[in-house]
Amino acid sequence: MKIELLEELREQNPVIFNISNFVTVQDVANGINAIGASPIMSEEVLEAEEMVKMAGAVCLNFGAFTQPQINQIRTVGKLANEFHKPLILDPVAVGAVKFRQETIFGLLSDFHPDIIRGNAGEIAALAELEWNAKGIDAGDGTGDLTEIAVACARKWHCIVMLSGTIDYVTDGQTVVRIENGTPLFQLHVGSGDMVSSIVAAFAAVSADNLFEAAQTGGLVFAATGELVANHLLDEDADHLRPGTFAVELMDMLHNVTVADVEAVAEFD
Ligand SMILES: Nc1ncnc2c1ncn2[C@@H]1O[C@H](COP(=O)(O)OP(=O)(O)OP(=O)(O)O)[C@@H](O)[C@H]1O
Ligand SMILES: Cc1ncsc1CCO
Ligand SMILES: [Mg+2]
Repeated sequence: MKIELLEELREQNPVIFNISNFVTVQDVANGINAIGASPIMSEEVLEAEEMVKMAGAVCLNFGAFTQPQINQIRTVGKLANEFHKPLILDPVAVGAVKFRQETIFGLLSDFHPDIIRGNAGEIAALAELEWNAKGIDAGDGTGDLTEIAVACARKWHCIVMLSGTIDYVTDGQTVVRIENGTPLFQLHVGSGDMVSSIVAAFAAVSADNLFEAAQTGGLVFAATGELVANHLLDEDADHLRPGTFAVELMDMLHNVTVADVEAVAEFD
């Protein structure tokens, strides 16, 4: 794990091109900005090539796409591959909605993601393993999460980050488990979208080692949330404050240091 990538990211300030969703677009843009990269969003296929060329990495989020947008998403994915820009995929609710499943499986034959980041329900669906996904949430199942993450990575020949209480990051061979985080993340819709785009920001400054980028991005985000939660629970242990958490998460993404992350990091 190379936590110093955080300093590299802030020094380079890479442009991260996102196809985002209308629910969480502002959190995603501000999260990327706060940590030290530079977000740009677009829904227009005619500017796709310019966007991809200027970007250090591309993040495709499937939170709320429409039929006309599929062509743009396909074009962006293919361009990212063509120009060798790290491509991160967030397959929101792919396990819960048939239309998404059909669309995303179709798109995966047109371009190749370098990193897929999703919750258990989403990663199990892409691995074609049994799981009861629930809307945008992970849902429940009895499968082994390590095996599900590894199966997905092997099926799509990419790095997978299966997020949740523990994040499982794998290249299909090695599995790194990140134990940081806080249940408060689940009270803020868009935590998943944010971590996917922040992993993209780390990928932009670690293009030669995307496995490391996914691990570090996952750890920095989870540890930052944990630091905020510790501070909020110190103030008032009896009340969870998701609104305050979201605001302070943004502040902490901007101010967190390598040493802060190292002090709480728990992974193996
Ligand atoms: N119970 C938990 N304890 C600790 N950390 C958690 C917990 N649940 C989620 N996280 C963290 O929250 C972040 C988002 O992961 P999550 O699995 O909730 O994504 P998601 O389901 O796609 O979210 P969203 O609904 O926002 O799209 C990750 O950094 C993950 O480590
Ligand atoms: C709530 C919701 N619906 C579609 S996308 C989204 C945000 C989580 O990705
Ligand atoms: Mg999600």
